[in-house]
Amino acid sequence: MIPYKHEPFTDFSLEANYNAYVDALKKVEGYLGEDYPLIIGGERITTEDKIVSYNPAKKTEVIGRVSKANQELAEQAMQAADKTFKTWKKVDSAIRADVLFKAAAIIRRRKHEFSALLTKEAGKPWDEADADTAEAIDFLEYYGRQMLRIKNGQPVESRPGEYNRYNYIPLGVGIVISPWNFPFAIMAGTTVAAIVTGNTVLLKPASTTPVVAYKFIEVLEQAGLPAGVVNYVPGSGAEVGDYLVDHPKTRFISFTGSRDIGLRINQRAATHNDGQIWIKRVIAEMGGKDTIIVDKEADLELAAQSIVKSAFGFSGQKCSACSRVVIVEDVYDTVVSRVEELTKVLTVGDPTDYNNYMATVIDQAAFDKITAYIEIGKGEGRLVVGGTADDSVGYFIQPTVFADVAPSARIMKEEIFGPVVAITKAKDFDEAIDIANDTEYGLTGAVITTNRFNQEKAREDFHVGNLYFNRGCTGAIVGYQPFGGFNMSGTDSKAGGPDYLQLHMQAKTTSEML
Ligand SMILES: NC(=O)c1ccc[n+]([C@@H]2O[C@H](COP(=O)([O-])OP(=O)(O)OC[C@H]3O[C@@H](n4cnc5c(N)ncnc54)[C@H](O)[C@@H]3O)[C@@H](O)[C@H]2O)c1
Ligand SMILES: N[C@@H](CCC=O)C(=O)O
Repeated sequence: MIPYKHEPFTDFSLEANYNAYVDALKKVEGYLGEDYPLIIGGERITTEDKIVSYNPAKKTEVIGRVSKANQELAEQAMQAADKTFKTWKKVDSAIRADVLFKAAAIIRRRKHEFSALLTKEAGKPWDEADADTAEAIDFLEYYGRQMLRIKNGQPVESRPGEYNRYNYIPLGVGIVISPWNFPFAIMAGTTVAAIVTGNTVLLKPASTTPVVAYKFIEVLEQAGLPAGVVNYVPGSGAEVGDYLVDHPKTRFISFTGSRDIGLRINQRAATHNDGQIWIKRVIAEMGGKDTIIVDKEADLELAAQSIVKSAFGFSGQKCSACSRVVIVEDVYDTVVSRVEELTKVLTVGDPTDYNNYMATVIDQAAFDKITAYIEIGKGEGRLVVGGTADDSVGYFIQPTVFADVAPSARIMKEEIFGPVVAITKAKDFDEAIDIANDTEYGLTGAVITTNRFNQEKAREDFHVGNLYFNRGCTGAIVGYQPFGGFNMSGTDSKAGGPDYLQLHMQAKTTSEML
């Protein structure tokens, strides 16, 4: 087994890579508009009722028409997953890990095709789509290896005449509920963490990006995953989501998405229902309001570059995105004006064109919400750049910067989840930390400083799950920067980290007298 190393990103300045992506886009365009069934116990089930997935950059273009589960089908999927658990939990964990390694190899061979599908279905520019696919591969390679590492449990002490063991066993049926913003990496990572540990899964992908999830299940099948281990049940959150969260046979829920839905799931999962013999476990990774702090002793060009990249990569639709900036007053004007220059030259347009840095937001609801926040921002700060939007063809919003915003303003406090960043001034570094911490979230943060004392202060006092120094606050790599946040950002599960798989297992102690 070669040691884990993260999947390299593609250099599209090389002609061969560029051409390969163009070909992949053509391939994906060749299968747009197809129908996709549910997969329950390995059986393909087609329903009349469909979720239609559209291209957010060309809103009349249909990516796929996906069968939609109702409660009856969700129940059927639960029965299939429950039955399959009895056999899957007994499969050697090394064999389960092999399925992940094989799936990674298949995806690596079809890497640009998957990324091109993300470009079309989620509106991801090439580099962002490539990073999403690379992260999906990383999760497969990393969790496969992690399972091999923990498959025999952990060492414990034994007294003379005694043989003690400490092993991990699976939990049962898990409900995996994934978001649209990392429709491949997070969907795949949360699914395979659950199955490599011996559980079976009902996967409910986000309704805006169900096609990439279907393609992933096909890969798992090709990699040898038995029928019924992962059941593909796209459906309405309110109908199917609530039903499955409430179900007495649900053993755990692995959710990634917004704060409000995460809290709803947590609350419902805590309720004991008839026939339920366990306390459901909830992994909930939720929103963020992530801050970059710029100290007065800092590389100011690096600061401006980091802010712009973290705020506008994938149109700011990352839980890790920089949506607030706190700059120490001595360097405030210099950094704001450089952020303005860098933002003004960003290109916005169809993501199939490699020259566009930014594309759309995901759908009409997101467009309406973000543009409403831009209007709020106009009353709360000074509009430096952007502020306009156009949804005639796709959901395009210009990268938008507000300066001179009060720390208490709504655009400094609430998750906007779009290409909007609010900047405020602090009198010194201590105040900058206080402002950064003054949010209910605690996901990512970055500090740009050359002052070692201040860096160490932030390491201790800046209360976020992922803290970065002298770089942006997005782009955690599986196995390198385990990812998850504090407070209302969730349960700090640290996806892509050494403790993640254990969240899907329970430890069993056995003690034998010799
Ligand atoms: N912390 C992280 O690791 C992380 C990663 C990615 C995204 N996010 C967050 O996700 C949000 C964006 O994603 P989104 O818009 O898809 O979030 P969302 O909460 O609207 O939806 C997430 C998933 O929950 C489902 N859902 C909706 N209602 C449900 C219900 N009642 N029961 C069960 N499931 C239900 C949705 O269909 C979707 O599959 C942002 O807040 C972002 O910060 C967090
Ligand atoms: N893990 C990603 C963010 C995932 C949430 O949207 C990052 O580190 O940027």
